[in-house]
Amino acid sequence: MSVIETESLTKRYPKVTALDRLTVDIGPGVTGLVGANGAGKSTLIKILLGLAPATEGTARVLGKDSATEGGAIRERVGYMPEHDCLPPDVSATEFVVHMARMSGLPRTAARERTADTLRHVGLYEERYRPMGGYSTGMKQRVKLAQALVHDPRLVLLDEPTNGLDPAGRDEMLGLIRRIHTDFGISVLVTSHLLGELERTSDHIVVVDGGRLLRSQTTASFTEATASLAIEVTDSDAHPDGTGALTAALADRGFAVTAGAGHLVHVEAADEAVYDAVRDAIADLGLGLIRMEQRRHRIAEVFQDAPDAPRAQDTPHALAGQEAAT
Ligand SMILES: Nc1ncnc2c1ncn2[C@@H]1O[C@H](COP(=O)(O)OP(=O)(O)OP(=O)(O)O)[C@@H](O)[C@H]1O
Repeated sequence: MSVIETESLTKRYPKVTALDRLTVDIGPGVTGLVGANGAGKSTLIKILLGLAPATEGTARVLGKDSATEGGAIRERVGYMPEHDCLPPDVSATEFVVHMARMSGLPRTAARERTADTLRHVGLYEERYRPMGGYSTGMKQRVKLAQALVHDPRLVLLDEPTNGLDPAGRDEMLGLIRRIHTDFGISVLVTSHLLGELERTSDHIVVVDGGRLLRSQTTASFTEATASLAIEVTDSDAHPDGTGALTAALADRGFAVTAGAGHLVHVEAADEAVYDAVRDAIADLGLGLIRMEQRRHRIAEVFQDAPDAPRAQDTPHALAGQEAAT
């Protein structure tokens, strides 16, 4: 069943087309929505929530039309906005209780759910202090808690790792994963960092300039291009065992590249490659130190793809490793 479905969704602002005929079908689980800054991610979220009208096309969330049933969608969906929007002079507890009450929870239930949710996101004693004194990581956790407090079926998280240091980012990504595994809530999480979503998401949607570039399972991004990493010993006959194996496999018609250290990477299109590696090593009289499957990182898949985002359109961040801005 679709959780989010868009059909030719287009949003034109006077000077820019933020979404350009975007058609995408997203099922349950954790979905990463990846795109460079300005790719249209926040615009999509606002349309899905019924907070901004589309220029053309349709969007359905949990089966409801975002153009006409925004209220019903917001009852069932949690939203974590990108920017800092927390009132500085109230505590996390007061704020999240207020948001729970706004979502229709009775007073006692709102208090109980707030305590549970703040504990879940890792806020303890601090939750009674005014939020103005919180670190970025704590603020992000409160924003996440208010998105979860009314027990939604889906949460839309806009750049939840923004401004976090690497450790904070890892913790946030772990929390996001658990939203689905512990509570069964589906998640759409946006990022301009392709690399960070591959561990967290079941499915990845990539947008560029408001258009859909890719939509597929995270596993299929990486599995289809799995390779073997092999390390061998040298021998008297072959003082450069790595070089000899590379040449022997290339002779047998395999795509071979040099990996880090003395690793040889071979594209593993099918199982025949295992036999070929075994035979090549035996023929050369080398020792096999290790042979392991190596999944490509999504960013590498993109570098090789003919329709990969062009470098000038795509801030280097899309390749995945830089600190969030
Ligand atoms: N209210 C608006 N009025 C005019 N242009 C807008 C408005 N909101 C967004 N845009 C433009 O639409 C494009 C897409 O913006 P959007 O915020 O959806 O991108 P994004 O992928 O979320 O990027 P970011 O991570 O930087 O927020 C950008 O060029 C942006 O400048």
